[in-house]
Amino acid sequence: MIYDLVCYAAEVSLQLLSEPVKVDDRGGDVKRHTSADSKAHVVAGKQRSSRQWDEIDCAAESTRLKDDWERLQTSRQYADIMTSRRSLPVFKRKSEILAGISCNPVTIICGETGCGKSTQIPQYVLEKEIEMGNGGSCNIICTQPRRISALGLAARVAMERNEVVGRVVGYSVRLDSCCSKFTRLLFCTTGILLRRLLSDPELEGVTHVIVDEVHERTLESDLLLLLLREHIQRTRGKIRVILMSATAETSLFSDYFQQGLGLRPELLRVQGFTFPVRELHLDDVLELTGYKVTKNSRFATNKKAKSEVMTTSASNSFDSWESRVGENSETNMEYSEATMRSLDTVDESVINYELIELLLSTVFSLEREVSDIYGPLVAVDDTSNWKPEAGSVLVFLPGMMEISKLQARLQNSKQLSAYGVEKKWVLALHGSLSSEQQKRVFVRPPRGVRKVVLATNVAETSITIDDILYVIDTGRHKEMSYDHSKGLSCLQETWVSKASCKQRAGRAGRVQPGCCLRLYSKKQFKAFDDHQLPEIQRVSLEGLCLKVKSLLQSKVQSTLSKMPTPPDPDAVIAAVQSLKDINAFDAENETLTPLGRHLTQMPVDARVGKMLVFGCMLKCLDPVLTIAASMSGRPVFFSPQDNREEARLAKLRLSGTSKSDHIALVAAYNGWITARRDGWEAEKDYCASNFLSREALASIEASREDYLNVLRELGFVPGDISSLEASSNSVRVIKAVVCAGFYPKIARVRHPEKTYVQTEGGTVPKLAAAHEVQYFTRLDGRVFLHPASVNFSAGHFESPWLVVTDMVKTSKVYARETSMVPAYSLLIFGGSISVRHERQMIVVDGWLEFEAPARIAVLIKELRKRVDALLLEKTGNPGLDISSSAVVAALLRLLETDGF
Ligand SMILES: Nc1ncnc2c1ncn2[C@@H]1O[C@H](COP(=O)(O)OP(=O)(O)OP(=O)(O)O)[C@@H](O)[C@H]1O
Repeated sequence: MIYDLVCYAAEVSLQLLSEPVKVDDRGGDVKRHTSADSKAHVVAGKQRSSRQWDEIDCAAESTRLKDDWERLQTSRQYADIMTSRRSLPVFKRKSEILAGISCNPVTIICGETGCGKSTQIPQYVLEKEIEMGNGGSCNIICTQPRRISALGLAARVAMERNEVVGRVVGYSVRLDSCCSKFTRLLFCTTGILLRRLLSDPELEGVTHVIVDEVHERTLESDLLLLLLREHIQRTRGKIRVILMSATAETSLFSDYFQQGLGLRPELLRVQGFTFPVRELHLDDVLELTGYKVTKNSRFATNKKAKSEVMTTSASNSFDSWESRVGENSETNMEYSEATMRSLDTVDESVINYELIELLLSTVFSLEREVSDIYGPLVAVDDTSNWKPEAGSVLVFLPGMMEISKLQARLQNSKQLSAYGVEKKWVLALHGSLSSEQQKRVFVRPPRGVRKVVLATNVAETSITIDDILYVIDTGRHKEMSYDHSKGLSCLQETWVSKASCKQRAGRAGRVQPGCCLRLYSKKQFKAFDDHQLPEIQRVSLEGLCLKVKSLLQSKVQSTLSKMPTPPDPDAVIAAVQSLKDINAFDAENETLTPLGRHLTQMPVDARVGKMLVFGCMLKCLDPVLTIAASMSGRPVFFSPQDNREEARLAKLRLSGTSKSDHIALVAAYNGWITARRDGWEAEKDYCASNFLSREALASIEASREDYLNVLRELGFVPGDISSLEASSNSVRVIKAVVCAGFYPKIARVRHPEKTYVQTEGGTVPKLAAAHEVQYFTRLDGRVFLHPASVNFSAGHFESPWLVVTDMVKTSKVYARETSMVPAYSLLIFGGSISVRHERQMIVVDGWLEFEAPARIAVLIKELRKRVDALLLEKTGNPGLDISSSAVVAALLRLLETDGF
């Protein structure tokens, strides 16, 4: 059979070779991240390049800055600001801090939330330089892990200095900067400084680098530490480095610099300060709102039944609630029976939008009930004379999709209107918004308008939105993590750490007392990790290598070995090889390929990212999004002990004749979307009869949205997604795309020797039993199909190749998610091809063997060259419209008619 197929390939390839490849070149309209833009922002980060340096007269500038500063300090409008600056804990340590910085190349300042680290320490350094007459020549860079912090801090510090942003104080973030040749203190993202270090390793003109939130241990901040340590070694401490951390765990940083430089950094600790923030948990929230979760609710851990959400008006009364709930109650004794039952039943990990809506309504109405602007939830400090005009709310949600969903719900909320909230601003805050859009959250609403900010964890640290009175914390976030059992890294929604909870609550107590309403119980909170793991220990090594390469372009192994917590060198070698295998690194010189460059921008495993790119190219994006999204979530199919066989048959039914777990999943998801249109009952019945987890399907829906947004941002997806759906119903093409992403994760099927049975009609081959079929992979040798795979019970495979996307090792190696793939998937998307003339055989990567004459190998090689060139072209210019490409047309035809 393969011979016939290859002959067909010959025909197609010959056709291709005779017709030059036509690629429609209309799609040059990639709107975002143009190279001109990126260049602009890198230059912005380098606001004091030598050329610009010449443009100012340093001595005259120093004098001017000193005069301005002296004038400001005696001005009336500065008096209030000075009083509030002096009230911050860090002020008491000002002289010690400045002395430490001037005497040591590296200073570590460990200060708790709200002590004034981010706004004050950079200013102290600036003011001291100005007072010493060095204002014109100083150049302070303060890095922030997130854009919004850099924007907010620049605005606040400029305001405290009674200046506009962009003169002495500026910022520079991705695609946006506001600074000038007069800028002496620049707030920028860590990524911006890393990029500057690439083009200007000496950091010409820079006098101080302040690395804020260093405890977050992002890969970028760890890399920055490495480069700064090397800079200090090389220049013998030409610049002063100040590390600022919100946790007391500083020995790692201290040791790291001591090992590299032979001197111990100066360490200073500062107490924190926030106004009192009352912390309530789900226990209290249920009691306060009267919200009940019954066994049949969609928010119950028991997924079988229907939603029934009830509220009781009586429980909305503050008196009835307050009398039962102790402020810091540790036991459940004070809660009503209904609340206790709900706590027993609720699945706390599911985002409950109706509870959030009800909670907001309740909070706002409680304020009115007691006619106190703080409302009863906020611990009023009698000595405080600060009165907010209107308390705004900050809601922490895991991602963009959850934000959009809640935003739509609140904007059209009849409940909020019924509770008297007619006018409201419901603002989104996440990393994909432009700086302009992000900045809107700082604006105070007019009187009578309530502001609700819906944010991801970008709002967790370093920012002060000064009218926030309430924080509602879902306790969920999305983070890249490595799933050891699947060998994949993925963006996963998980619980945050206790440290994050503290930071989130702290956003309410910055300028006034506040209240944090947590949508997780006290019991759940106790189970949280203390801190999030450093990024270097959370993501796969492949992801790490890609990122290091994209940031520094240096040899990955040598860079990683010098990091604060270096990974195992052998594992790094394997990761680099694997990136070469999937064509993300160039095989010869380990540089990033265009595909690799895109993969660094995707919050997914490299293989999943590659699969998504091919999904766009081969026009089956919708199902591929579903498959990709499922890889980061909990299992969709469940198999209860009592109904195991029924569940197996249901999954088999969904897979049709595809012999593919991936196709079964796509069918399950599409069926769920359809069933949902007929209401909750239909949705519930569909999930129950197919043994599907509704939560897992909902999380796929959310992740699909995230991935689609990323692909849009990278330019792979045009405004109208329908142009990428022509092959979305082609099972073979979808499976080929999975193979393109996951090659070389392939298992070879070995059927048993053919035997024959005598029937009335003559002798016929006997069908093999499933247990007689064997499977082999290149790395693990013999592997076994997991009973959860639809292929577990298959006795015969038309194509003897399975792509495996989930492999688990227990006593044996089990392939859990598999798809039988067309031979052409391997010939086109597999590794290097060689020809065994004597045996008329094509061999891929030295082990996948296909019977075919040598000339076919030549043609396949040619076709692959075209595909590779097209991939290169497409990844180099994702907006390129390849819909009329002859290569894609030939490829699709070949894959669709693979002969089974
Ligand atoms: N935009 C602002 N409006 C009003 N007050 C502000 C603003 N920014 C900062 N402050 C005040 O300054 C205090 C210190 O803020 P700063 O950002 O310097 O703290 P921090 O020590 O860096 O804390 P964190 O690590 O939590 O960000 C805040 O708690 C708040 O009282």
